Amino acid sequence: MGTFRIEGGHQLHGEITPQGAKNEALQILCAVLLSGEKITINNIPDIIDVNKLISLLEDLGVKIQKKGKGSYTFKADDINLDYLQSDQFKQDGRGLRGSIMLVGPLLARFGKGYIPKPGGDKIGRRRLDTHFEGFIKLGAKFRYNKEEYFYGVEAEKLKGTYMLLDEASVTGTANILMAAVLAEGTTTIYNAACEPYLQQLCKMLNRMGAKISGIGSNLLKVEGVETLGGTEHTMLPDMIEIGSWIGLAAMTRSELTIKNVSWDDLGQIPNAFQKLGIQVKRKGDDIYIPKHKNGYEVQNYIDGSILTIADAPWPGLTPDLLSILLVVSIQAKGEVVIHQKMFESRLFFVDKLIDMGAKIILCDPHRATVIGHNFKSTLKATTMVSPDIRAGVSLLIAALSAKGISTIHNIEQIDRGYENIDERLRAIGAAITRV
Ligand SMILES: CC(=O)N[C@H]1[C@@H](OP(=O)(O)OP(=O)(O)OC[C@H]2O[C@@H](n3ccc(=O)[nH]c3=O)[C@H](O)[C@@H]2O)O[C@H](CO)[C@@H](O)[C@@H]1O
Ligand SMILES: C=C(OP(=O)(O)O)C(=O)O
Repeated sequence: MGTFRIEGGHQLHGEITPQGAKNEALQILCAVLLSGEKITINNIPDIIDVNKLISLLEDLGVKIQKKGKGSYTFKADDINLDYLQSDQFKQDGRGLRGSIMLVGPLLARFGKGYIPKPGGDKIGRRRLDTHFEGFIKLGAKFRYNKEEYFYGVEAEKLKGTYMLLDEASVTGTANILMAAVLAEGTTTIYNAACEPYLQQLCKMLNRMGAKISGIGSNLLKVEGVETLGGTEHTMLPDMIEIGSWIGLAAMTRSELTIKNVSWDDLGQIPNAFQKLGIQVKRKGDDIYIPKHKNGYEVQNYIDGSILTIADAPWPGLTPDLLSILLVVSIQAKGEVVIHQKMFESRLFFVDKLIDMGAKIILCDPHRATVIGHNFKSTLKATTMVSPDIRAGVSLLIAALSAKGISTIHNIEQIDRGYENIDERLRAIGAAITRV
């Protein structure tokens, strides 16, 4: 179990460039299985989850060549389907959430897709019904081995159909879409997730020869094609990292420029921080956060009622930033309710923040009320364990703003989504070491 040692209280300054997007990379990498031709992918983040998926692809027989930092070519022209039944796959496949998206492409191209119950953050129930209901609608037979938690779908030929997803699942939509592109006839997916990463996947698939329309909406139409070809694709910057750096700058009262953020793909993110009174300024395609010398003040609603920050499927606010928005609220002037609607176990980390001196009431597993300190009181350093990726970074931000030396254990949780975070934070003046 790795540990960070953090000396809080230093102001940060300078520029930070976001890595390629983790959750986009997980979709895009699975899509390489849809073609036997060469696919080049750029801006792949060097993080645990993505590297695990790349090694799963390699074990499946995909030929992979590294071209440079974050750039690889993939060629899936000789896939070893026996690997899917191996004990090694049953072990390695559960190492991350994104591996679930291997199923759709495998089913579409080879007629069978298997996966052990995937891993990822333990942040509440993470069911897979939407994925498998979609495959069944396309004509696949579904099996589930309860003892081994092993899922399987098989079909000789998938057939396009209309489907209304029971929820706008992100990985579910990507998975079903990747199956539908090679199905016979037209598939309509309503209540599809439509976030920028999915839009990126759609655009990549169209470049490979797929016929997807409705991109960016929750109604996708897919005309099936026989085969797909090669392409080149570049990942967007990671919007959750961008949000993390906005929170970090505000909480440590630092002046920071976040480079090349792809503003137009950030949706509600700048607005959510602005509602807390944080100045998020657009400079070309960068975000500039000035030093908040006089703090930041929560904006109430027009009727004067207390601000609620809640998640919702895109174009709503991503649930992955609520932990960070909660931490930043600790030093705001005013009160705010953080409502995590999607996941039921993502707010329990607030007990650590309370230990550090934050004024937070956990109302129930989904809602926390934060009463801001307005920098009149500084958090105290402590020892903590990172429970999930975003809570981990939120605790890291709290530690960087606190007085004294904190330690965070189980930092593998942070490393699975943030590339080389300690070195990048040291470059902007943070006192953080990996021990
Ligand atoms: C690898 C990856 O891409 N992971 C992301 C993906 O996970 P993932 O695709 O696994 O998450 P889903 O979108 O399937 O669902 C997330 C959770 O929200 C619930 N739900 C979902 C949709 C909805 O309309 N209403 C609702 O309540 C689901 O029951 C589930 O509990 O999307 C999540 C939601 O943005 C993000 O937190 C994860 O970081
Ligand atoms: C929940 C997350 O990731 P995963 O779906 O991979 O667990 C996340 O990125 O915040």
